[in-house]
Amino acid sequence: MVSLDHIVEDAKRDFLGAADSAALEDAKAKYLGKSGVLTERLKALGGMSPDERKSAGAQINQIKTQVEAALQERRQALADAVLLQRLAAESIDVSLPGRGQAVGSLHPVMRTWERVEEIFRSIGFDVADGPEIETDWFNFTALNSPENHPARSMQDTFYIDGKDSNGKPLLLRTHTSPIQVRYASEHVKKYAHADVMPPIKVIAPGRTYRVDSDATHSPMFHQVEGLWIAESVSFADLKGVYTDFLRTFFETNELQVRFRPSYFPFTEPSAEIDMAFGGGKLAGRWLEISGAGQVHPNVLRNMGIDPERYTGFAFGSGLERLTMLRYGIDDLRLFFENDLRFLAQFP
Ligand SMILES: CNC(=O)COc1cccc(Nc2cc(Cl)ccn2)c1
Repeated sequence: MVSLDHIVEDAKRDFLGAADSAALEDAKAKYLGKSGVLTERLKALGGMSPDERKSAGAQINQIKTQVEAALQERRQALADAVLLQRLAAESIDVSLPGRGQAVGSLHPVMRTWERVEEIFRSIGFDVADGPEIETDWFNFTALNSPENHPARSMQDTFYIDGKDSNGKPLLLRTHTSPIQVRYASEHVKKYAHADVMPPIKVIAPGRTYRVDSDATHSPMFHQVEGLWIAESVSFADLKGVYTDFLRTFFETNELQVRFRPSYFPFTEPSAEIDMAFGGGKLAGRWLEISGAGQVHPNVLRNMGIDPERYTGFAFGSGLERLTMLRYGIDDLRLFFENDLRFLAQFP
């Protein structure tokens, strides 16, 4: 049997020598475990006389209490060490300068999109949306585009697999006019019972797709079209509304606007709209910005509208074009490359 005299200091030395809680548990077992030194002593009590057992038992328990106290002390010391180590590892120096949180911002084309919506909403236009996968009817036929119109060719239009409910081809819309045809057709149905159909005043911004890709053309781009149909909406109304829109959008009244005769299947008469910054003789270069015209009677009929009673104008403009002119951007591809050096200039 190991002499009782040194058990406490042996235990203290073993506990202090335990580098972690697992080693400490091993050291504990040596003294307090089932076959530990002190457990053996307690078992030996059984073979003693009552008087011997009383004094030996008291002595052993006194030693056991000291050993357990030493064990607990070491446990706490190890736990403190672990906590200190974690605090050191996970501590954050709050005096360090902040890294800052970069915030995102709207893409410049989306800024234009929102600005155009805001301007036209302010003069009572509704804003409509519609499917990007369109039918031949809404994208071409309803817009008075003849079956053999070059815009229908695969060179210009993305056709996709599958047919619409009439077995006609499906395609990616090449402009946002189909949104307006859908909107107008629904409007006519909604007010079929009314003596006079309320005006149709709507813009249709959205993505459009054409088979084209070079420095000035992207296969996907954005357009906004406008439509105002009522009992007497004239070409003069078009000139007034569109000139005011451009001056508001570009935030200058020193903006000259001119309407050049042109041709589109869906308008008659048709016009290309040019603008020039600067007033009067200061006018700079004429820049083509949009197309427009009085809605063709066939298109009105295709919407279910009587061209003898109602007339109206329509216009269409590219949102990239408006954006490039507004911010002086000269390369269309910058809009699609997601180069943060470019995008960060539009916070
Ligand atoms: C960039 N845009 C262009 O070159 C030409 O856009 C234009 C020109 C004239 C009219 C229209 N839209 C239109 C819509 C309906 Cl529902 C009826 C008649 N016309 C779009």
